[in-house]
Amino acid sequence: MSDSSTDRKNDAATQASLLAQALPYMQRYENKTIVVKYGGHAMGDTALGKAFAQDIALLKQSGVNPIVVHGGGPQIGAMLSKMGIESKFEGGLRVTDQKTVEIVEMVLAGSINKEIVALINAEGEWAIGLCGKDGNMVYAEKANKTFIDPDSNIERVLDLGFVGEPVEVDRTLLDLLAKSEMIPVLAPVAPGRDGHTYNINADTFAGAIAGALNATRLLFLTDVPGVLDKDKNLIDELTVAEARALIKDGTISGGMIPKVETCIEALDRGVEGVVILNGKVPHAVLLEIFTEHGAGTLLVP
Ligand SMILES: Nc1ncnc2c1ncn2[C@@H]1O[C@H](COP(=O)(O)OP(=O)(O)O)[C@@H](O)[C@H]1O
Ligand SMILES: CC(=O)N[C@@H](CCC(=O)OP(=O)(O)O)C(=O)O
Repeated sequence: MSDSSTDRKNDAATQASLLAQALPYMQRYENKTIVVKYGGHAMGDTALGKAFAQDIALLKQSGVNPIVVHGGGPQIGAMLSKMGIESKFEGGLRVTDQKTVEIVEMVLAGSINKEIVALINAEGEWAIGLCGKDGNMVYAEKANKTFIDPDSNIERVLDLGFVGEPVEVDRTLLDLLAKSEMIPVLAPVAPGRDGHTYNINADTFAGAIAGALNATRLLFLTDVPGVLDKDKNLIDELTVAEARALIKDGTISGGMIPKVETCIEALDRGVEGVVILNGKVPHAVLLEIFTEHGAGTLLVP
């Protein structure tokens, strides 16, 4: 037998073994809800986008109920800068005035949402793009974040404008979709009972959806391998107490703060597995859900 024919046989054996390995995971997650948060930093590469859409399609075909919640922070930033508006963040959240919230809604619920829907549909599925406004799915209230003023050591309230926190999640529409062929793709924009539109951090939105649906897994796809320590090494497993300490000492900063805070809340609400992983690895979702080769940082109580 030639070397190349032996190689092909070995490759096929490896692939068959991987497929066989997936079976118990497929059985474990049948009819279970898996919320996948697709971060703006993980988007943008055509091949990676296609691999992501294939993973979501395969989950649905395997009897899982996947729900995609997407971000788009860098894409909002690019649009704001085109319009001459500077992006400002406090504690990982975008300070959002009236003009900004209009652009946020346009970019998130408009272009990005439909791009992801189109990618999944190109894989032969039935994705449907929605935001918190659809079907009374999510209502928000103005976020009420506080910080310790380093000068006076007094706790102060941060006014982030039209940044919202999800306070009501109605699962009626998502339950209907779970029983159908449809895959929901959700943009983190929601109305308030006060009639305003609110910009919600996509991690926070994903956590609220996962909590309301009693999701089995919540995955955060970002642009780093997971939570990194001070020396930039990956932390495989992080307890809630350790995570809080890393936020306090500044090791976890910026956009990683709402991610980790959402993980902590999701664990509190009973979501079983909460993982932050690198969305720049092709098929990161399939590897995490259907194989032993899960990577990233697992948050544990
Ligand atoms: N300790 C940390 N470990 C990993 N990433 C961190 C840490 N602290 C801050 N970050 C930053 O958080 C970013 C991920 O959050 P974010 O920019 O909001 O991404 P996404 O768009 O995927 O939600 C990383 O790219 C990194 O710059
Ligand atoms: C309040 C707030 O910060 N909202 C975010 C919403 C998008 C988001 O969260 O996108 P990523 O997941 O790509 O970071 C923003 O305006 O950037």
